[in-house]
Amino acid sequence: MRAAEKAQLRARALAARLQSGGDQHGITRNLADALRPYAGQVLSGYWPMRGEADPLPAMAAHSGPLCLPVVTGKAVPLIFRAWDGKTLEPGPFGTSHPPAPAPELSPQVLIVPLAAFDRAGNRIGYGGGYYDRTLEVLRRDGACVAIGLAFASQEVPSIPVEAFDQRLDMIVTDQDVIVPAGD
Ligand SMILES: Nc1nc2c(c(=O)[nH]1)N(C=O)[C@@H](CNc1ccc(C(=O)N[C@@H](CCC(=O)O)C(=O)O)cc1)CN2
Ligand SMILES: Nc1ncnc2c1ncn2[C@@H]1O[C@H](COP(=O)(O)OP(=O)(O)OP(=O)(O)O)[C@@H](O)[C@H]1O
Repeated sequence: MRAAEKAQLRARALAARLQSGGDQHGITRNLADALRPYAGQVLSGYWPMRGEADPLPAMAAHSGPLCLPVVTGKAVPLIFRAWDGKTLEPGPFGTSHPPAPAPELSPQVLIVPLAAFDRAGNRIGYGGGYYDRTLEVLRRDGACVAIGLAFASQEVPSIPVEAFDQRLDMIVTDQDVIVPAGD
């Protein structure tokens, strides 16, 4: 069963990430390079937790509006609030997000946190399906670019794909920028 296989991959990848991490300078350098062509566009990032690769320095170097994801409930797409680079309040599952007065934005470029990924652009997150639901809606409404961010150590040979899975357009690691071959 794919969900069980994914759960096992997720648990292993999260444990490995906490244990070994990676080269944060490489993350910042490669992510800043990957974002350069998108100067001026609305960029969503994330507030890192649990040993995730840290997108904040590269976000700070982006010349354009920034936003962060907000979890507003179970099994619903994320919303995104404009972020001034400072103001945060605690959200569910250990997340942090901009408080309500910040306007809602629709990101054109998303930095997507990963538990594990493969070279074809398939990903596993924490299992809430939040980014799958969110990318489905954003892609239905128009073009957006999903950039997965992870340490190279989070790569696995192959992730089982389910019907609702949304693929990444690019994966940035501390070692590499990976552009999956289209199909
Ligand atoms: N830094 C960061 N922010 C993010 C995400 C992320 O992966 N990383 N998200 C990416 O989607 C969204 C938050 N989604 C999350 C969904 C579940 C869990 C989580 O801890 N789940 C529990 C199980 C919870 C349950 O089912 O009761 C767990 O993994 O132990 C965390 C974040 C939005 N913000
Ligand atoms: N577009 C969707 N519509 C309805 N349900 C969905 C959709 N996308 C994902 N789901 C549900 O979300 C659950 C989690 O999916 P999955 O294991 O792929 O999560 P994940 O990709 O690790 O999580 P995340 O996207 O939050 O990082 C699945 O049980 C699936 O049924």
